[in-house]
Amino acid sequence: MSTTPLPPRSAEPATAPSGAWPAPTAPAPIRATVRVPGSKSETNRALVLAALATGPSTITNGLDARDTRLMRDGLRTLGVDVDDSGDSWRVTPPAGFTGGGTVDCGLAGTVMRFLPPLAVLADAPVAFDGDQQAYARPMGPLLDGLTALGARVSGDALPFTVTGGADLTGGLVTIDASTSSQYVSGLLLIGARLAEGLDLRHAGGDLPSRPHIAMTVAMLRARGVEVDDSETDRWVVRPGTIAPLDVTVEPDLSNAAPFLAAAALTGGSVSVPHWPAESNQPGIVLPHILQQFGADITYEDDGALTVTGTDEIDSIEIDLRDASELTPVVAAIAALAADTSHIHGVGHIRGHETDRLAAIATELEGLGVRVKVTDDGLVIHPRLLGGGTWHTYADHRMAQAGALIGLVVEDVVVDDVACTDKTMPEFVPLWTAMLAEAAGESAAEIAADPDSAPQ
Ligand SMILES: O=C(O)C1=C[C@@H](OP(=O)(O)O)[C@@H](O)[C@H](O)C1
Ligand SMILES: C=C(OP(=O)(O)O)C(=O)O
Repeated sequence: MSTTPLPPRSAEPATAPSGAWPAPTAPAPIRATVRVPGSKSETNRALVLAALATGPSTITNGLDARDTRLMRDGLRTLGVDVDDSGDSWRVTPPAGFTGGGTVDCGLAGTVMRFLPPLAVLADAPVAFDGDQQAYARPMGPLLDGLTALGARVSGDALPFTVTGGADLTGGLVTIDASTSSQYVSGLLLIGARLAEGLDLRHAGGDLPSRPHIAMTVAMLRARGVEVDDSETDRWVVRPGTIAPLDVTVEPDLSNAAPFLAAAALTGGSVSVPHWPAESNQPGIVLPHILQQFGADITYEDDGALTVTGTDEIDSIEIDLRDASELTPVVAAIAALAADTSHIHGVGHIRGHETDRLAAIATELEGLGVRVKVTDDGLVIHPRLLGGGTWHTYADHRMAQAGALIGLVVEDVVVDDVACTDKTMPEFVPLWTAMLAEAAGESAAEIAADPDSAPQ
């Protein structure tokens, strides 16, 4: 196996082609090693925590993508110095956050849920706006939480303005976080900076994406913050300082999903180097999920994970509440399985980048699959699939799902693959290089041949 390298960080960022993209079919079983860029979730937490710390921090292997660019720019609006000109980024916190500006959240959940809490600490009102599509994403419980802390908030969804104040003491805040774990993470990030700390409780339906909350807690603790999460749905953060910390971000395991799934679907073999032995990223369960679909899993001595496809794609019954961002890719594999699959626990992804349950059902049905949307998930009945346009709804993971189906179904056209820029601008170059390896060409040959490049 050869290695598909990432473009060097100092080069112009990779960009996906704009417009309709005919998803390439696999010329042979995929065999490749794919290095995936840094985790979105870890990068944006590392940036926010560095901004809240008592001194400068360095972030290595930070993800350079739209969501993290918006976070860096949002922090700059609040007066944080972010030097991202080199391979590692240097973040220097200001003496106090400066208000008066507008933060563009794009479509990034981590920006729209993590930066309003920081705005509470600013010296003047901060406005928040984003993509029009982001106006539909739920914000109410987070903004209620900020109001409970004593902030003034105009509006209950984007766009809105947050006005903090010197008299924010913190203490008990109860919210219903059943529509997003990010409200909890956002409030916890500032807990130590409140005079009385924070006693945050969740009261409502089941909480999604708990590993992402565990990630927040672990990253706070690594910076010396005391967090007690021993009681279910309650987090107590003691007041104190947040220490600066130099960190190296893990590879984004959720963005590894379509590449590993490519091995499972084509009977090939894909390795991802530096697969962590343990992680708070929900993608750590991918090997287990792909195994349920029938793939073989090997943890290599050098730290890589290898997924090898077998003769069969089995149907699965799975609760993805803890790893809901994997749903589009899991649904794409399920559409190609031998029998009916059931996905549960993901009702809240109606509020992700788009209504993902509706988007997945509509697009799979457009290719011939029968799909039932349930209260909390999907029932997927595979059929013989045909080609057609795969709409992404500006959702990077919908684009990944379309590319995956296009590997084994002729004439699938992804309407806007450029939306992969949200968390992985390298998606198309890496995908193309992976296919080039399968065809026995080197990635360099593919890049040098304009006829082979994606349209
Ligand atoms: O905190 C985070 O980094 C994230 C939390 C999850 O959000 P939800 O709890 O809204 O699903 C996840 O789906 C999203 O991709 C990233
Ligand atoms: C739900 C996702 O993103 P966001 O951080 O915008 O919520 C995702 O990346 O799948």
